[in-house]
Amino acid sequence: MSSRTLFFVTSNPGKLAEAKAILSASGVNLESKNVEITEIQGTIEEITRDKAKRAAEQIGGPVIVEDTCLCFDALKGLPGPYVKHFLKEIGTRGLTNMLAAYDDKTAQAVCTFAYCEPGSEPILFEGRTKGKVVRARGEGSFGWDPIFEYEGSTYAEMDSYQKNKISHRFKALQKLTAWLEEKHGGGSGGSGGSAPPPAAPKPVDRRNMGGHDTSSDGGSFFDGFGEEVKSRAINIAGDGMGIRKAAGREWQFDSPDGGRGKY
Ligand SMILES: O=c1nc[nH]c2c1ncn2[C@H]1C[C@H](O)[C@@H](COP(=O)(O)OP(=O)(O)OP(=O)(O)O)O1
Ligand SMILES: [Mg+2]
Repeated sequence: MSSRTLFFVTSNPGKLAEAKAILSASGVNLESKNVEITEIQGTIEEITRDKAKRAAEQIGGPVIVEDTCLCFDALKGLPGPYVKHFLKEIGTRGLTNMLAAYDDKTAQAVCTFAYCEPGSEPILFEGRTKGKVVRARGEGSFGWDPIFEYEGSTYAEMDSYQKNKISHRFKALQKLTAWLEEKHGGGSGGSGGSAPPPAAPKPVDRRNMGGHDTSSDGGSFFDGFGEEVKSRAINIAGDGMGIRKAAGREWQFDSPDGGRGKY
């Protein structure tokens, strides 16, 4: 079965690795382009729409992009789409401390994918997972995974299989694949086959996500990102986490608040 190929424009290899794992069972194949698109200020939807239009123009063809938010209920949804900047400046410890004055520690992880063809309006698919913000726990994670707890475990304490079954990203991609199925009647780009929603992502060893694509073509995960990124060993979270060393296929990092992890 040939599969439908989508072009995912993102500067974040963690997002790409998760999306690939989630979509692996759906007949959707992701190609990637490591471009950091200028992001405006605004609502989640406004930011994602604008990002998608810029990406489609830049690539000159249909693309998907996504924007990820971490919304604290006590702070009326902040930091929301600006979490990247907060994480960079104050780390996961700082983010947890922002809620010290509030009893309500609940938060929502929100992922908004957009499909966009040049010159057309983007179509959005939102996934939302409700949890709470805790002191950092768990290793082998990216971004704010160590401080986002869902049903007793932080994202960082889950293996990729567990996270990809309940995550904001999984829920958004379920909607995207259902829409593709409806639009094209299959996952094959018109040449047969079908793309069932990504109901059962296969287990992936998250320690390998940064350095190696476990897909059958045997290519490197970083192939889509080019030499420059491979050699810089990309900042997995994109957020001031210094990559300490690359041991084989494992990327290790020190986070700004002293935490350590592998990716
Ligand atoms: O599942 C996740 N678990 C923990 N942290 C996460 C996750 N997903 C994104 N993140 C982080 C990355 C960035 O600090 C911020 C989103 O910012 P956001 O602009 O959407 O991502 P980005 O700039 O790294 O990549 P992109 O080039 O696709 O915009 O939250
Ligand atoms: Mg971004």
